[in-house]
Amino acid sequence: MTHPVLRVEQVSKSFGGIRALNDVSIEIRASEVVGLIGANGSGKSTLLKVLSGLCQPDSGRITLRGEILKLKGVADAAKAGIGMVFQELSLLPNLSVAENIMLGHEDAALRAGFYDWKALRALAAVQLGKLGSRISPSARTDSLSFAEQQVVELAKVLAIEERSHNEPVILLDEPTSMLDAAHIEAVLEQIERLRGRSSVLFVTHRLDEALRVCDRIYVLSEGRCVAQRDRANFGIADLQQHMFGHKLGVARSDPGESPHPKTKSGLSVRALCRLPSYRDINFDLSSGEILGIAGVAGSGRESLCRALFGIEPPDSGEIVLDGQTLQLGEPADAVRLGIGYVPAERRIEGIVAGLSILENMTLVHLGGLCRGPFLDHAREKALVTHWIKQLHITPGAAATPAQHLSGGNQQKVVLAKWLVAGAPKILILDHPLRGLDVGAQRDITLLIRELAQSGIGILLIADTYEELITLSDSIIVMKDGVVSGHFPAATTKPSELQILERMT
Ligand SMILES: Nc1ncnc2c1ncn2[C@@H]1O[C@H](COP(=O)(O)OP(=O)(O)OP(=O)(O)O)[C@@H](O)[C@H]1O
Repeated sequence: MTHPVLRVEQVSKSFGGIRALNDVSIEIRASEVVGLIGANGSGKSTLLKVLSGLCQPDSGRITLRGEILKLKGVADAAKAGIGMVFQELSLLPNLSVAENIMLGHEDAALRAGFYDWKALRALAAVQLGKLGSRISPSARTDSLSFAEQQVVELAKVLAIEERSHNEPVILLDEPTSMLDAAHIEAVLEQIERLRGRSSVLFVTHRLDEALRVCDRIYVLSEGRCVAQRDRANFGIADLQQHMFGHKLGVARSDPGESPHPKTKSGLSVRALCRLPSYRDINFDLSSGEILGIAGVAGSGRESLCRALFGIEPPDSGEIVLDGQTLQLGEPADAVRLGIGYVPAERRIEGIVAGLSILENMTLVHLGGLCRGPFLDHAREKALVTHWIKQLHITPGAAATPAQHLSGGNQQKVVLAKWLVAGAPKILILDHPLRGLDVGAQRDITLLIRELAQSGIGILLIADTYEELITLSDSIIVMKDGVVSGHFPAATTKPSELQILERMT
C-alpha cells in the first residue's frame, strides 16, 4: 500500500455555533482518487476550503508528505502543490490556451523583461502533454469545445507540479454538477487520466460517479467522517445509509396514483420567437401537467424559460395564461400574474446573500403576507418555519443569513420562495435537483409531483434524461432553437432523447 501524501487529522472548524467539521480525519495516498460524499451541509466544501487555504481550521493537523502544512491562502496551497478545480470553468475566454494555463506564472517565460511567447506556449504544451492532449497552446480558449476547456482547466492545475516539484494534490469540487450527460462523461474521463499523475479528492452528489472513478470513499455526516472504505466494499444503499442513517426509498410514480387533475386552463405559447435563440415555438402546458424540455446547451430552452418569466422578452409571438394574453416586460409582471421561476444559477439569480432565510423566502410576496397595510409577521414566520421543516433546511433558524447555508440548502430556499405565499399557476424549474444530495433530491421530486397534483403547471429542465422522464408527463425536444418533437414521457427512452437532441 502506498503512503499517504496528504493526511488530515482531527480537523475541526466552526462558524458561530455551527460545527461544520468535527474531528475529521482523512488521508489521500499517492496517485489515488478519493471520493468525498455527504448530505447537503455535511461539511464537504468546508473541508476543501481548509485544504485549499481558503479558510483556517480551528484545530487539528494537516500534513503533506510528512510535513506539517499551515496554509494562509490559496497561493500557499499552490506552492505546496495543492490545486482546486471549482464547479464552473474559471478560464478567461479571450486569452489563448497557453496564457490561461500559465496565468499568474508567466514570469517563467520572461526573457530580459519581455515575454517569450514561444517559451510560454512550450511550457503550456508540457502540461497539456501530461493529459495526452493535442490542443494547440496558441488556440483562443473560447474556440474550444467544453470538453477541451475542461482539459485546459486540469492542465492549469497540473502546472503546479513543476512549481512544487512534486506530484500535485487536486481538489475537485462537484465538477460534474452543472453539466449535461455528454460533458459529465468527458470530466470522468479526465479524472481517469489524472490518476497516476496526481492524487485527487473528488466531491460529488452523484453516488454512481463516486463508485465508478474513486479508489476509496469517505462519507461525511453533520461534520463528522462516519465511514471510509474501498470502492469495492460500498454500494449505493450503504452510502445512503451512512449519509442519512437510513436507506432511502425511490421516488417513482405509483402506477395506481390518480392522474394529474389536468384542465383546459394553463399556459399556451404561440409562434414565440427571439433570434438567434429560438423561433416559432408552440406548446400548451395544462394546469397540473409537468412538461419537460429536452435539449443541449444552446438549444434555446434556457432562453425560452427566461422569456416566460419576463427576463428576456421575445421579439414576437404570444404567451397566453388562462385565456389572457400576457405582456411580460419584467419579472415583476410574471410574479403578479402567477408565474414562478427557479433559475439554474441560484447563487447569482436566486439568492440575496446578505438577507436571511426568512427574508429570501418572503421577498417576492410581501404584499400577499400583509394584513391591511401591515406585514403579518406571525403569519410570515409560521409559513417560513413550515417550509424550513418540510424541505429539511439546515441550519433551520429563519434568521440565518442565506450566505451561511451550504449550496444545496440555498437551493431549497429558492424553491420555497415560490411556495410560502400560496401556489403560483405556473412554475418554471430550471435544473431543480442540481447540487442536492440524494435525500433532498427525493424530497424535492415528491414535492414537485405534489405541486402538480395541486394544479400547478410545471415547465421543467432537468439534469439527466432519467430525471426528465421520471418527473414529466410529456416532453418537448428543442434543437437549434426550434421544437423538433413532442412525446409522452412514459413511453420515451433516455437513448431516444439523446439521439433527438443531437440529430441534424
Ligand atoms: N461562512 C459560513 N458561515 C456560517 N456557516 C457556514 C459558513 N460556511 C458553511 N457554513 C455551514 O457549515 C455547514 C457545512 O457547510 P458546507 O458548505 O461545508 O456543506 P456541504 O457538505 O459542502 O454542502 P452542499 O452539499 O450543500 O454544498 C453548513 O451547516 C453551513 O450552513
